[in-house]
Amino acid sequence: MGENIEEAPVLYSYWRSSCSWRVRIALNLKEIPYDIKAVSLIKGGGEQHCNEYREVNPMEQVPSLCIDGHTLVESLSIMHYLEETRPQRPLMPQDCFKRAKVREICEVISSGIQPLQNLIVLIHVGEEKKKEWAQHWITRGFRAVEKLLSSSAGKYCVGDDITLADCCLVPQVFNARRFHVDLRPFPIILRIDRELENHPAFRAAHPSAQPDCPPEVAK
Ligand SMILES: O=C(O)/C=C\C(=O)CC(=O)CC(=O)O
Repeated sequence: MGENIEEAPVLYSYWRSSCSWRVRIALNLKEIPYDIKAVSLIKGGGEQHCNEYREVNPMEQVPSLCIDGHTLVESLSIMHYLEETRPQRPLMPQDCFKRAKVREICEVISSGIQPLQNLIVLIHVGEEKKKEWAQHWITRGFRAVEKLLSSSAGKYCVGDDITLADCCLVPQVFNARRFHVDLRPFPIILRIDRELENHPAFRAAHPSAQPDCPPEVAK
């Protein structure tokens, strides 16, 4: 165990998994060095379903993070662990009301949007209907996010400091574009996404910068 603690954390990640991406942003913002173990969600029906990985993550999803001798799953739980154990560059406000606002936005995205457009759901919905399905649920959720941001946002989702809410928002905007969601009704979401697209921690976490990104996509 002592040896483990000295090792860099290992993130099980897939290049365009939005939930892996959230954790990559948080690790980068906190300047925590980490190694990536790529898990292909599509190769051979998905490496996340193999026996070995099921031992790591019983939900058979990414991300998982091995850190401090522990294996943690679920992106928000992982990010809160990082926040509590690595308080440098805080990603939660001090103020209790603002903290609640951050959690609200995180939950709308992580419970109310992303799971509905997740790979396993879209496989179930079927090739023919999946685009319309994803557009419907992302649009519905973004209406709520835009409304919440209209009272919470400063430069970023909650005030003028980057928080966990921003770590959740940016990957979800990428997914919205992937499914050709009309983003014009969401000017605050678009403004915050634009604000963060060139931030080094966000750039380094982007799918196109990942070791498992297919070369034709990475450019
Ligand atoms: O088509 C693929 O390459 C496979 C999986 C993903 O992108 C990730 C997701 O389905 C869910 C998500 O990130 O929200």
